[in-house]
Amino acid sequence: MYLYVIPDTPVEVIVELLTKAREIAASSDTVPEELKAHLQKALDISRGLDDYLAKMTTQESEPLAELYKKTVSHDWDQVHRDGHTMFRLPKECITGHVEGQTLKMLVRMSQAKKVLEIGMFTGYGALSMAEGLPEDGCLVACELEPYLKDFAQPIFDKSPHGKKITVKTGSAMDTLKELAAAGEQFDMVFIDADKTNYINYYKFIMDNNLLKLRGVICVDNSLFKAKVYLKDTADSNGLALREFNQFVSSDPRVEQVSLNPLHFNVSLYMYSGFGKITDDEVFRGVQGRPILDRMRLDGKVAYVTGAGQGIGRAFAHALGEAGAKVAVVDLDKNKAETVAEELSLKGINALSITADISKSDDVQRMVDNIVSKWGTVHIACNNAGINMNSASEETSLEEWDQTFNVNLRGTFMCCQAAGRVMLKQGYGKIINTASMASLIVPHPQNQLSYNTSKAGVVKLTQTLGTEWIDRGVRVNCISPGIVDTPLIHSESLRPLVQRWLSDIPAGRLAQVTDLQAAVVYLASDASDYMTGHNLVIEGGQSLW
Ligand SMILES: C[S@@+](CC[C@H](N)C(=O)[O-])C[C@H]1O[C@@H](n2cnc3c(N)ncnc32)[C@H](O)[C@@H]1O
Repeated sequence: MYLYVIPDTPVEVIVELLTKAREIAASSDTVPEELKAHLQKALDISRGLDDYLAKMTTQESEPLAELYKKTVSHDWDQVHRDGHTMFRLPKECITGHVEGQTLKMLVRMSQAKKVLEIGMFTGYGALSMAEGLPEDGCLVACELEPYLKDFAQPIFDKSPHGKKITVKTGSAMDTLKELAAAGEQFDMVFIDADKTNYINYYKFIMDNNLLKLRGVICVDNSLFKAKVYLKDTADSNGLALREFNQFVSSDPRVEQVSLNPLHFNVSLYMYSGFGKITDDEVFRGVQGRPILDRMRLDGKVAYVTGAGQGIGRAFAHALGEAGAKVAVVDLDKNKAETVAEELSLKGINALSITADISKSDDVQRMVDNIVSKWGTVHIACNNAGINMNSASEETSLEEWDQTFNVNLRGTFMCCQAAGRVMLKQGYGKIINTASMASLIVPHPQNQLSYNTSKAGVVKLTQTLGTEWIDRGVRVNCISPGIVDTPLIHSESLRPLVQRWLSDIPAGRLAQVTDLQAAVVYLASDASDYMTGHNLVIEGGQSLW
């Protein structure tokens, strides 16, 4: 059964006209049966549309259903006669099911956090949009009539989303001025109040930066019974909306779409900022990606050697948190597996590999494993290293060789094995862990082999960084200062901590977390112009 509604949308007007035409045709003997059948078909099609859309749309929540029922069963004429509302408000004012769910989905899709509604009535649209907002989202609803705020509030209070809504009663324009003065900005604005003021609301919002860049304005009933395009339109609302649509469609600041046919007609305008700004990559972000997005590593394959503990573990977590798949490589099988499990628990795609990077076979197996599992390597984090202390005159060749085999020869072998894959694909990021010891001679401990090997890592990085950059492979290194890892808590080193602290302007040792952003930056596209660089993170120690 088709329920009569006051025709508002073009489809509803068509239904009304076709119904009349069919009645006239039915009572006439001269109208051909074929014309009557066509009229009936056209009526079925237009009349069935709104019902069908409603059936195909997600059901409303309990509080929305209650609000709808309470609104349509209320005697609004009496409310007006009693002087509670300035104007006679027809119950058809309400947005209703399909429009409400559409608004809710628009809020979700645009990831809006702050929404402004102009014209709340009994709050159906407000509560629908609030349901689409995140927990910390908020919606400001402007409504002329305090009576309507009191009407809606008890149902807002029943909904878990009602607390996101703040109702401002009084003239919407006054509220807009108040919001602009407070520097408020919204991700989405829904205009659904007095039609003759649409243009004023729109202009005020756009001229006073109430809408965020890429924010969306939705306008209800922008086709107004088709009067915006019918030539014989004489009523003030139709003419006002025609002028409004004309103005917005030629406003270069926004991109616009009209959603029609729908039970309601909504137009959407996205603020593109055109005309006001220098529309370049600084403004828009490189390839439209703002800076933090450009540091994301989604879809990238990374490995970290020495990732079973300390700096390597922190690097593995950081790369994974930024979106990369991470192979956790360590000499110690248990440690590699434990860190890989940690990553998996955080939802990071991880793999553990046991390898001694001072052995060429192990290095090649490590890279082959990763390529066979994930298809390639984009980010190679060559971090494994060892440090032994001895007075130089007593340093054995074994100590020297062992240190160099891991720190320099091992790093070179990793760079070469990963580099071959990267050069082939024309893209790669290699990040070696060097040390502040490449710049200064840390003291009082004696660590000739370590210092020299790490200076070698810097030169290796510089050389590869310049040799491979034109084939898409960037090689950089990070030089940490003294990092608070299990290594320095050994019996022999612990007494030196106080001495070191007096050499560090920052007044503390580095934490592994101090290094995490650097590895993500060097692994990301944001650092593409950086190569052969030694990024020193030592709390200022090398400057004293
Ligand atoms: C079409 S109804 C809004 C329907 C509502 N968005 C919903 O979701 O059901 C229009 C509302 O705008 C309010 N209104 C009209 N003129 C206004 C003004 N100048 N300032 C604030 N509200 C106004 C009316 O009181 C009415 O409640």
